[in-house]
Amino acid sequence: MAVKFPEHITLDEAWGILSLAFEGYSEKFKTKLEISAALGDILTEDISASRNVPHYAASAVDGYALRASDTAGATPATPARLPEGRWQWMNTGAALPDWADAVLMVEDSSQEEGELVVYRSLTPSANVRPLGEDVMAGQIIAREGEPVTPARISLFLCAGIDEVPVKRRVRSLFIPTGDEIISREKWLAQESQRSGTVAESNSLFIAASFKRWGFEVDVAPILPDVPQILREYVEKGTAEYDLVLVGAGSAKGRRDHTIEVFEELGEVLFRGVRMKPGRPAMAAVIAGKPVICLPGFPMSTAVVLWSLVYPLLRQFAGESGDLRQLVRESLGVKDIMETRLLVRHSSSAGIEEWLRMKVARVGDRLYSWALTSGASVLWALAESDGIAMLPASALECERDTRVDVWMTRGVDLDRRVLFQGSDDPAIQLLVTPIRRRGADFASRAVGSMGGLAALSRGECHLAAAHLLDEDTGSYNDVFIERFSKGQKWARILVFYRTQGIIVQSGNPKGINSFHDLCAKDIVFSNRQPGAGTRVLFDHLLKEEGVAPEKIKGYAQICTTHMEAANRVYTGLADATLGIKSAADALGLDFIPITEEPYELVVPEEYLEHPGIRALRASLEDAEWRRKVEEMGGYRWPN
Ligand SMILES: Nc1nc2c(c(=O)[nH]1)N[C@H]1C(S)=C(S)[C@@H](COP(=O)(O)OP(=O)(O)OC[C@H]3O[C@@H](n4cnc5c(N)ncnc54)[C@H](O)[C@@H]3O)O[C@H]1N2
Ligand code: MOO
Repeated sequence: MAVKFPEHITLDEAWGILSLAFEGYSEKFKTKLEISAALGDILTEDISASRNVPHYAASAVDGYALRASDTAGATPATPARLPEGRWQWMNTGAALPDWADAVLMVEDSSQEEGELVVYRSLTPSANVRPLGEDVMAGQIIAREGEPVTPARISLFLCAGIDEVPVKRRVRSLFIPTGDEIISREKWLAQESQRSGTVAESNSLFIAASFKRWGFEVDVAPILPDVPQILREYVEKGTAEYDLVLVGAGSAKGRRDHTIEVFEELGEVLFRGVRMKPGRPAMAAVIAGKPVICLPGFPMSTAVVLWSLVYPLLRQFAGESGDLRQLVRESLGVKDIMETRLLVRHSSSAGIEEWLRMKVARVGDRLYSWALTSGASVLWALAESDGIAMLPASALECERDTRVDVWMTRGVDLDRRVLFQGSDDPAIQLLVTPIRRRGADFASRAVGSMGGLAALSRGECHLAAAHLLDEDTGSYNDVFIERFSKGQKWARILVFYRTQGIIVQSGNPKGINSFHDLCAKDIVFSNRQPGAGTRVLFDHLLKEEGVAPEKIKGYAQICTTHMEAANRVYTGLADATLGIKSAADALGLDFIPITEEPYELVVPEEYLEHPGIRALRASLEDAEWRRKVEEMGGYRWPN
């Protein structure tokens, strides 16, 4: 079968095809606009004034037109006296009479018996705005490539210009599609809480991105997955707009019709780009206009927007440049940081991968790590410090692999502490008080054991642990001794917290002990090995003589208290072991089991780090303490 269009090409190939198809398209945007309507547009020619501004010699003050020579030697003590006929009253802006060459400010004069008494001597042209002082006729007052600004609009009028040649704004349309997609209003009114509905959030991202780039985009109504309707909108869109973006319908689902509509109405340029997210991106020429399909997931939409849509908009503006440079521009990249991966990352062979990164410096090592990589995860994009593009050749990126992070926000690395260890909602609440004290806090929930191990490898500034030693019944001592290998680590006991069994509200399955977890109809949600809560759970099971293999869901692992509690909340599990605050946050029932100390561990060398100092001060913060007390399940040490 003959290949109709290129498929699964690289991003550079896709951009090559797209930019070639619309080469010279920028000419279409050249037009003449009335000066106010052209605000923000780019001038396509130099503009010359057609008049002098002012077009006559004008008084710059309220006072008297006169000849400067008549004021020679005048001072308050020795004023000059001018008879009538040698001076004339002037308002500011009035035209100077031919015979006069200066204007005396009214404050520097008085009148006595028809004479003007002059207390100041003037030089010729004093207080006079000469002809063309502002702008001379024929002078270039704005140049090709410059934007039309408020100052230029008023200048143009004064200089006698009513219309200017500009590149008019690109008219773009985004068409969201999908039977499951619901409008902002319906979403917020919770009209539809049925599972399977998704808020139409992509148009907000697209419109905000366009605005940030200085462009505009119209948004069509949400279309159902009906090819006939999409066809109508694409036809209308390409008739009225310069660029049409179609949301979703790019993959292989039964309701994905975008490709057939593109094929019917025009010429498909490519389908599928070897990158992730954004893989099913495609583009077509329909009625001579570019039509780009943005795969539906938010991050997939974002990636295609940055890597194909923005560069195309720049090309429309008559600009060109290296694709990666344009992508960085679209992201608003401020800086590129050479970092080392803190955690290994498995990438797909032959596919360029976009990662949302966090960065931190520990000692002299600049680390970065990828946040959740799912294409549907918006939080990771909002939370990230920057973007890394792993090349297609990257496969298993081990810890310490060099990765360039394109920083999309400024981060003061000297004041950011990196926390790794046991997760706790109260610790997450410390970020704001720490920031109010001028420092910053980045965290990774890796469990108590993971945190101490990271600390011993020099991969964080502080860890948190609540690790029970089964032999001695003591917390943390043995583990800190083992991991610190003789380094001096300070310990800060933050609070005691209550651990217990978290069950659904009203405890419908009557769970009251660990033995109850073995019942057939009970699904448990566990924590990862190395988490303090997991160590505690395994210890308690042993103590109670409950075999782990009897518990359904024992192998189902969550990495935070909130994640585990959320599985109970949504009914995916009936119980988990966790802290009271997690149960309270979701209105779940809680059966208290034991109380444990929660300690922060900081190598002494970091005690004076600005971030650690802010953290220690924040532990005394009254507002934070009140919030922790409100959460419940915490007790302050005496
Ligand atoms: N069998 C295959 N399935 C999928 C493939 C594939 O190659 N073979 N590719 C996957 C990839 S990768 C992506 S990306 C998605 C692309 O999906 P579509 O472009 O077809 O979009 P939908 O399936 O309609 O939606 C995906 C997802 O995004 C949500 N969405 C859609 N529009 C919006 C919007 N305006 N605002 C917010 N969210 C939106 C939608 O509800 C879905 O959750 O396909 C994979 N599948
Ligand atoms: O390639 Mo898709 O855009 O990962 O989710």
